[in-house]
Amino acid sequence: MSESLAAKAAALDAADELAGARGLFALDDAVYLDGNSLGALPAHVPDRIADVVRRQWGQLRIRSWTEGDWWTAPERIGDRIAPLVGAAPGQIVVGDSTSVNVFKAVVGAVRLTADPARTDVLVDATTFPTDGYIAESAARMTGRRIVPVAPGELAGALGPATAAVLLNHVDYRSGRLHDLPSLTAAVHEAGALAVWDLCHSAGALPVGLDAHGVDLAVGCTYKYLNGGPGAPAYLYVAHRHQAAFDTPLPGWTSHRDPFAMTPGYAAADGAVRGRVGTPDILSMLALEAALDVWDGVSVDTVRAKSLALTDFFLECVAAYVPAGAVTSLTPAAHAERGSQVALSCADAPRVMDELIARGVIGDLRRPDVLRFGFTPLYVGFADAERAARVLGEVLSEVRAEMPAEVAAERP
Ligand SMILES: Cc1ncc(COP(=O)(O)O)c(C=O)c1O
Ligand SMILES: Nc1c(O)cccc1C(=O)C[C@H](N)C(=O)O
Repeated sequence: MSESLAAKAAALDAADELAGARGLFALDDAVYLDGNSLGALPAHVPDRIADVVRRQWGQLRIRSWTEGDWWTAPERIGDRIAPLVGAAPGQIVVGDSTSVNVFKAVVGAVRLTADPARTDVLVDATTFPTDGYIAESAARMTGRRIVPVAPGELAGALGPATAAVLLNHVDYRSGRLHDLPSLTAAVHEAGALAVWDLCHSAGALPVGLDAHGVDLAVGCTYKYLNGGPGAPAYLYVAHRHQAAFDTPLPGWTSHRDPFAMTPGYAAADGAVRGRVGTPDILSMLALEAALDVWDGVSVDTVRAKSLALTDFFLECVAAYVPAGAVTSLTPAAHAERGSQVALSCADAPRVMDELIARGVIGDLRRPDVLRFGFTPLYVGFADAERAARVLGEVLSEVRAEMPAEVAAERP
């Protein structure tokens, strides 16, 4: 271990104003760098869920829909997420998966543009696959076509035929942060609507949905928002679009008067229009409880720590990992970096298995990407130092077993 890096980690941890938040989570001795896939469990959630199951469901039963405020949970919890992504209240509704919300948002965006000459839906060519699959179907159903575009080439691809653009704020594989303000402005300049997927940015960095005039957005809650496995996702529809938002999934809970149970559909006003069916209360109330860890926490502080953590991790990787053994896919520039570091290397599946066996939990994206997610609420600088040190040990061992010519030619 390098004394100087370990000492630096200790000093950074001592000065970390978020250090106390780690105690809010159920964690063990492992270094958990997979919060960009599944956030850790906030320690108070099990008791809250036990109350939901035992008292609200077990004793109050049907009365919980009203007395327990179950019915309004989707929009109430949406308003808890809103400040974390820079949205005023009344624009976010929680429910369904991200995939389903991508469908609502893309079809909704095309219907909002309502111009048959706008034939194209542009989609981030590097997107997490579900967004691409769903957008393709949404385009087909609305008589549009999909045009895959790398976010860096978006400006040249926009034009009078563009109806809507679906982009990821942070790339799931590389950790690259895309410039939401300027890309949204470019989309608007072309007369189209911008739909953003915030899965890898919400809870890790400021998003500024309202400030940057985003039209629609979706995101999951099981990563940096720590809502739990399969926690419901959310849909943002900007106030100015809500009256005309024509959801492709007009389920009864988005009706103006659901309990009138009329055959004709009349859409509710506001964010509620994004609802579909009965909310999944157990997951939803686990998420609501999990959001308590954000009380008094500023997203700007989280962002500052996230950048310091990823900077420090990269510094430790440079010091501990044999030269040429890894290549960072994550931009060095802060303005282009999310909250994860992605490193490509030879024998990546084996390297990640070894890291996990030694208590450093990241994940693998085939064929050769090691992903390390940094959740500032519970990851510290000593964690970053240990992760890089163990990575260096593993890579030294793996490379020692490789034929010399393979080790030399493979990054
Ligand atoms: C960018 C992005 N979009 C969507 C998803 C997943 O969507 P869903 O919640 O529907 O599984 C993920 C991760 O699983 C993701 O990283
Ligand atoms: N949602 C996931 C799941 O149900 C199982 C395993 C992983 C996931 C993920 O979230 C993957 C993640 N979106 C990614 O960035 O690759």
